Amino acid sequence: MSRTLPNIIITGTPGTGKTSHCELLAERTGLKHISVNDVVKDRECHEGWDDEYQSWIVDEDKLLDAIEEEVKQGGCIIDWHACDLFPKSWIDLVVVLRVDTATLYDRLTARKYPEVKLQENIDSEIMEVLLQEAKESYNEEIVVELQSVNADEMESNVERIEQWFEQWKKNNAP
Ligand SMILES: Nc1ncnc2c1ncn2[C@@H]1O[C@H](COP(=O)(O)OP(=O)(O)OP(=O)(O)O)[C@@H](O)[C@H]1O
Repeated sequence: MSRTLPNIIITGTPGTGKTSHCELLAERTGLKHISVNDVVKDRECHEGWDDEYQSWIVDEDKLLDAIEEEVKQGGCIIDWHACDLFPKSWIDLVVVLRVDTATLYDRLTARKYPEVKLQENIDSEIMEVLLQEAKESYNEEIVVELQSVNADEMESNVERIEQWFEQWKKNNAP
């Protein structure tokens, strides 16, 4: 693989802090934040709108086609609540953000999530669905689970990823 910059996935149940982490990390490293939500919407990688869930029904093939060229060049942070669709060869680090149930409940309630979506996401966090998906889809040594309950944790998570990024660049210098 000839990337000179790595690709990172930041994943986790909705509300765990993916976007907040990605924005801070992008600002500090210059890596490009790819918000899959925005790609799905702006480049119409979907099969319509799901009223019950209040979200787009994602067309994964279209989504992969839309980001492939950019991601293959390296230097991207992918922000999405799923990770198993991205080819293993694209990805160098998978960060799975985690929060406790009470915190997640408060964050999703503040966003006025529909009841069915709220409950499903809380169940998903309790069952560690995203963590399992990440471990099953990538080599376990590139999967990192990080807590994201407060600002201090976010700060130390971002610092840790920055350190990993610097080391990756040294290890992969031409
Ligand atoms: N570590 C943290 N400490 C305090 N607040 C946080 C933290 N992470 C996220 N939040 C807050 O939680 C809310 C959800 O965060 P964010 O939008 O980053 O989550 P997300 O995982 O990207 O959600 P979605 O998948 O729905 O886009 C925001 O109000 C954000 O400010």
